[in-house]
Amino acid sequence: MTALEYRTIPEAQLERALDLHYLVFLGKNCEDDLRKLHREILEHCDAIGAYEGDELVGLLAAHPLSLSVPGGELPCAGVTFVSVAPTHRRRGVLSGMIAELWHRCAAAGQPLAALWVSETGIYGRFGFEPATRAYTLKIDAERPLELRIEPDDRPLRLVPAEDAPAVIGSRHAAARAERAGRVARDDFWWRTHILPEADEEDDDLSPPRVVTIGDTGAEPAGYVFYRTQTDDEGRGTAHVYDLEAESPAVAAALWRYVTSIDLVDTVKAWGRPLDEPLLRLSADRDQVSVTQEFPALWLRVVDVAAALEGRVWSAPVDLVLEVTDAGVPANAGRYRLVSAPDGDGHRVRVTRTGDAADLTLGIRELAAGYLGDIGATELVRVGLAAEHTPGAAALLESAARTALLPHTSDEF
Ligand SMILES: CC(=O)SCCNC(=O)CCNC(=O)[C@H](O)C(C)(C)COP(=O)(O)OP(=O)(O)OC[C@H]1O[C@@H](n2cnc3c(N)ncnc32)[C@H](O)[C@@H]1OP(=O)(O)O
Repeated sequence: MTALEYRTIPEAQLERALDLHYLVFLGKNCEDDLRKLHREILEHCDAIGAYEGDELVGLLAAHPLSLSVPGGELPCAGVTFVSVAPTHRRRGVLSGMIAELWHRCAAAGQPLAALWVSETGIYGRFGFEPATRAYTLKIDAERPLELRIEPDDRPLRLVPAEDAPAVIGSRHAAARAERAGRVARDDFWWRTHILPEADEEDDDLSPPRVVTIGDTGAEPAGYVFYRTQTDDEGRGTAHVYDLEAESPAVAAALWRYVTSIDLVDTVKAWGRPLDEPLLRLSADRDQVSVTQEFPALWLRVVDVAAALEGRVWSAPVDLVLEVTDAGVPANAGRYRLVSAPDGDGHRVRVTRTGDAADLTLGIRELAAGYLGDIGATELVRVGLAAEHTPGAAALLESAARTALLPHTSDEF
């Protein structure tokens, strides 16, 4: 077998890369708007190709993302389009592309990588672990939504999708600053990932509908983005993908709106945070049910020291953390974290140390807790981390905690 080489796919070969992607994902070779959209997305990515001679046998693309982390944001490689030719499976092509990605992350100063999985069994071995989780909600909209608080009564306004980024971008940015795990959305991202005319997975869905709430001429106090669908019997469903509000009353008004649309019997809200306020605000819990909990964003800490120093911590911390990492051996070792107050929180200075560790955990477990989702005491309790100094896990957990749970709904 000819040795594999990993190199950037030149622009002239991006159509070949798309053909490989459609082959692998068992699709027809789209020749339409969807192919154009995929091509545009690929052009914005760093596209790594695995070549056997001149033959392209593997593709891995990475978006240059900015991901919100507690108290700030960090550069993050958003991995997508992962495809290996069916003739070259299980020969280490993906492993080779991932190793190439780690080199590129180091060169580009990206301490984090993230992805959404196609199958949950693939990416743990490369150090990825779910760092945000989400709910799918189902709301019975055949009757008025019963709420425990009074909804905000400011006017609602339908916004054309093409105008939406300019109108709701600032509200999204404010919401993003409150929760870790969220991707910065520029015009390209809004158009290609959030509000494309057609839904890639379901032809039956309407174009995106965006509704804002707030005083005329003022920045919106909230928005909801949804698509609708009618079944053969004429029953309508509204699928909510994004709803952000500056207050519970605004959220209540938007949920009330979307459940009151004529001909809509059911509202399905995908990818809601686990601390979704509606679950507390609804007066009849039979009307709003959680139908699914799923791992959303899978995170990989590519540079441990930069990631630990790049977020804000909620409590003082001074301990030695031992991290194991077979995939990026440069990460493995002991780190002393010493915090100093910074604004409302604390920043840590991280140095390598030979001192005994207070806590040992793997790179996957670091990803699971990094954005504030899983606490270190749970990792110790289930045997995925080892506490050497009593109280070390509780200390790390209280420092890593965030006011709101991390949340991601930007699928890429
Ligand atoms: C972020 C995204 O883009 S998600 C999309 C992922 N892509 C797909 O699902 C498309 C269809 N599948 C493929 O293209 C390929 O089979 C891939 C990309 C999943 C794997 O590529 P390969 O080149 O075969 O992987 P590679 O040979 O490097 O395998 C590395 C390890 O992962 C394991 N592995 C590979 N695929 C899978 C899988 N689907 N489930 C579980 N383990 C897997 C291999 O057994 C191997 O394990 P080992 O190191 O213990 O021997």
